[in-house]
Amino acid sequence: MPRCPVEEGQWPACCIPLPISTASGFPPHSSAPNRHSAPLRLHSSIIPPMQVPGAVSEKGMPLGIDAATEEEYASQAKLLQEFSNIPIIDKAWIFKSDSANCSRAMFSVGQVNLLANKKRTVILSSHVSKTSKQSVDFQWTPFPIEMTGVSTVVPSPSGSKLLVVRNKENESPTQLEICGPSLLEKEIHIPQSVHGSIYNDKWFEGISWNHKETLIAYVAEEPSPLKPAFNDLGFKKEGCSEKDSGSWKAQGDWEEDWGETYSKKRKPSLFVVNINSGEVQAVQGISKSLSVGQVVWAPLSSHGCQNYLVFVGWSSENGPNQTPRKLGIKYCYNRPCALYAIRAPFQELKANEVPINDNEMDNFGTAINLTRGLSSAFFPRFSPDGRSLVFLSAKSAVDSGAHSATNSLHRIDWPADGKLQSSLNIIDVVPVVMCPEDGCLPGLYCSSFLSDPWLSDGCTMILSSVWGSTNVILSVNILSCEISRVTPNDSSYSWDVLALDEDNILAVSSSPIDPPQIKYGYHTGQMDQSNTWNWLNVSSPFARYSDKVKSFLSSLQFSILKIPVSDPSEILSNGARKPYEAIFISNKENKMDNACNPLIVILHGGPHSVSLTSYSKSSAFLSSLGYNLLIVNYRGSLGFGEEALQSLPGKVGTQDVNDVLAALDYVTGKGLVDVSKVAVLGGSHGGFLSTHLIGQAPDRFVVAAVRNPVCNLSLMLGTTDIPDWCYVEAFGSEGKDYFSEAPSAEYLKLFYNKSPISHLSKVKAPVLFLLGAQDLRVPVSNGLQYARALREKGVEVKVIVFPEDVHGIERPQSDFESFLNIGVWFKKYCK
Ligand SMILES: CC(=O)N[C@@H](C)C(=O)N[C@@H](C)C(=O)O
Repeated sequence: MPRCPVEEGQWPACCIPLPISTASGFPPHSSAPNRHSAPLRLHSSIIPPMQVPGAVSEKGMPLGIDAATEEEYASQAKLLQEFSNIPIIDKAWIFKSDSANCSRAMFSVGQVNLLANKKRTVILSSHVSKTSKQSVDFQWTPFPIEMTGVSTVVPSPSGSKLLVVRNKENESPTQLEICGPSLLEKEIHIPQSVHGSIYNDKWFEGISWNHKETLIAYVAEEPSPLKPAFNDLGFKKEGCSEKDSGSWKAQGDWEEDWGETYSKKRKPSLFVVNINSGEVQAVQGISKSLSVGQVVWAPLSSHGCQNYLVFVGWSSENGPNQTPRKLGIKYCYNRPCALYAIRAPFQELKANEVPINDNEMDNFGTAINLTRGLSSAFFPRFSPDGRSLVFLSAKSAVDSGAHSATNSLHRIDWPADGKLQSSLNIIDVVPVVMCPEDGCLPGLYCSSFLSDPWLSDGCTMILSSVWGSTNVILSVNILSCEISRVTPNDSSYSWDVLALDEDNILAVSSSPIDPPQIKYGYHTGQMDQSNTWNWLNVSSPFARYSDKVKSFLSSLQFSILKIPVSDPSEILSNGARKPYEAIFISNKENKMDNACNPLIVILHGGPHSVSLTSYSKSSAFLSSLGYNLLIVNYRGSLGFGEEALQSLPGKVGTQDVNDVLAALDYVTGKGLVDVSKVAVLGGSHGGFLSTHLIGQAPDRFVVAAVRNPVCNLSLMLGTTDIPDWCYVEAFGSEGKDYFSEAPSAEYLKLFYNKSPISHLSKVKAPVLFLLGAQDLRVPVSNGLQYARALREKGVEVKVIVFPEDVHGIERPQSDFESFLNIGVWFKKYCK
């Protein structure tokens, strides 16, 4: 029997093929894999998908599947590789130049390296000349620079210095490099006894240069605690943190972490490095129960002496909206958090200087909570004049318990004298939108802010936000609270702001059928006039895609469909009765016989997330295989106002299932579907929906593929990092109050009844399972239990477990193997 290929350059996933149409158990030597399991073996009837054509088994027999299937794998793998090669722009920075109308741009571009199973980042630079008001010229440097071993780069505010962070493995010191215009100026090595890796996770992450560019504040893992240690003489009193041949380290107490993707991370803590001396100090005065992130420097006070840091703190203490444990934070904006200010290290208090808070002398030196009364505050940004502190809030998510919801934007007028109090007035700039008027802002849904989001008037912020099924760029005047759409009203593409070039915008735009294109936007009228931005295409430095990909994509079309709610009952809020959306991708050419392509219904997870019209490698790949795609943003998705979003918790497994079926009816009614060839694909909550659909509507789907699906809430409850999610989605907002780590048998039954597993007996469709063995969100047991139960009743099942993958299954080879198998699985049952 062949072994799972695990050598370099091969594919590490373990396939656990479940014999087709058989009631027998797993092959005796295959087991639910985890990282401790012995190498898994493959059942002889199913061949590892990644076997290169021509490879042979231990017995000298061709390792394959039948020749036709092998051919299918080979041709789809080739196509998927073409799609995987398309580079993706990750970030960009613009630097002022000495010459007028010129600037310099630096782009961080990501590309997968399948063979090395790594994401590769390169830096590309460009000279930008605004040749006239209507044209811009980007002169690219001839070659990209690969950022091997670099975790992140952060330019200083003036653009004259660049911080390069290298987090090292194996307990080695973290390395900071400070680069000047043409050379490395300083290298600082920070041992693990000071702190661990610097966070670069896009959430706790925060790296901020001070105004003088002499200090950098940042978030890093706190140092490892001393562990109890033993030696020949017994207990070693001083403990042990380093390797010591004469003693051994015990485990010590287990500490709660922030769950999915954070299981190996120590608490995020705040540090400041002096780049001249190389000295690093931990910021004192922050409660041990706070995890910190997103630090920025506050403006200097009017007398120019005190320097404060403003940061976000997430408490792990019991409190309002809070359990006495840390719950998973990835994708969960409902964790309470607040903005805090603390005096920065490396400064002496001068004789005439007043402490941080006149009224709270005792508190001098401890962090002040600036946003008491608001359950959530994050992404702090100071306006250029230092008078306003602007931040986003996910209070709707925290207060309702939904893991993500409509955001609001707020402002605090920052005291010019630097005298801070925790009772600062919080002004609403953009409130939560409950039920948007047609064509109007549906509310804010932002996943990041630029580090410098300001236009030259100093009060207009540029940001990206979800608007229905698209991502748009908005301008927000934080003083007048006016908000306008910067990207074209009639564009169904998705846009993201990359950087500002004074009052011009560097952005990226894409669609399901158009890979990302760099855009340069300039304003044509007064700032207060909406929709007066013009957009220029920027020449791309890299071949955007091969001729093959180009020709596939140019044969496709897409549209955003408005799907009417099928049961607009009076008891629903107004927002929940409004149409929701689906993205439909199809071939431009009608087939000769007017037959439709097979259809894949694609369902996002969350459930409070959204499928956007931005380019997606996997959707483009599936479309190019000859499928139409129906990507449904069922009610509960982000981007449609708070009432529509909040209509779902308490009704998962019914309202969302009906929305998907209604969307399918809608396209079927328009003659766009061959009803005998419908597949369904979803991950996580999208997998919950997919497995519900094949159980509740077994005649409508001929095949399914699911990635880390939620199949049994009563099993998930005791194993996931977000048991609160199960309560809120199953029972609505009040589910928060029923939350318990020890659910009663009665609750377990209710959870079971709301789960796909309760409809299992009706399932007919063959199901492909793609599972991450390290997933803490929807642990592998959920998918495996359901797969085994299906197999028990004779339904065709195939399971691939990725031993090193977490919930996202994003490691390049795992992602590749997942989508290749989805392509081949669907082809087998749906062509
Ligand atoms: C909040 C959350 O993680 N929910 C999961 C059940 C889920 O659906 N996750 C989404 C974000 C996903 O797409 O993985």
